Amino acid sequence: MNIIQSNIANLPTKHGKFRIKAYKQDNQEHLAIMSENFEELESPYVRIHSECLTGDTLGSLKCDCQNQLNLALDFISKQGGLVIYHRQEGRNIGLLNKVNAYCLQDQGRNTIEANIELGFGEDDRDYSVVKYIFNDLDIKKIKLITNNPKKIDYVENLGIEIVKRIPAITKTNIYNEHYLKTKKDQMGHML
Ligand SMILES: Nc1nc2c(ncn2[C@@H]2O[C@H](COP(=O)(O)OP(=O)(O)OP(=O)(O)O)[C@@H](O)[C@H]2O)c(=O)[nH]1
Ligand SMILES: [Zn+2]
Repeated sequence: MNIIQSNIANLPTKHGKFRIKAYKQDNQEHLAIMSENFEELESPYVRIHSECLTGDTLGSLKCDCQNQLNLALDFISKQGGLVIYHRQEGRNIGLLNKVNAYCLQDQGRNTIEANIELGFGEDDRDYSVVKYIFNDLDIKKIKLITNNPKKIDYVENLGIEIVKRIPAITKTNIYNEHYLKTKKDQMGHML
């Protein structure tokens, strides 16, 4: 695995003050966003947030991503920890394919059916760079902020101990109700 690392820089945000470090793996550039007290923590709170440009940046109501990201940044700036901004857009099918998946969803497919119809798996994410970041930042034990049981398995399989799970549940709206129901009923999310 060929990964290039940046230096660490300060990043004041409206959620609080953080420090950031970038990791470039092939054509994907990921971020570790650390609270100021990060080095002192034995088991930091961690959110592994998968990129969702439509949600995180544009405020799309079709998913819960932007609310989850805001929740995680607020929580971690207060409690201490790390947000890994994992640039695997659309569960790693990429932005163009996600837009095609959204078009199929406009025609009635659910989030899983749309991915399958386009020739992808329901979730094509790969966590190898996450393992690299945990090693680089010397993290062995965490409190993970997630609703996704598969993410818990992936992280445990990286050799990381999860001492606690913190739910990342946010308010639903009429546009994401069906999506969240599919995540709950068919992908096992603890919603
Ligand atoms: N392919 C595809 N990707 C989507 C869709 N909606 C959201 N995503 C992507 O899904 C990823 C977020 O995954 P989620 O299932 O919301 O949550 P999670 O990361 O598995 O679990 P949590 O830790 O609980 O948030 C982001 O990369 C989004 O871009 C969709 O309908 N199709
Ligand atoms: Zn989203």
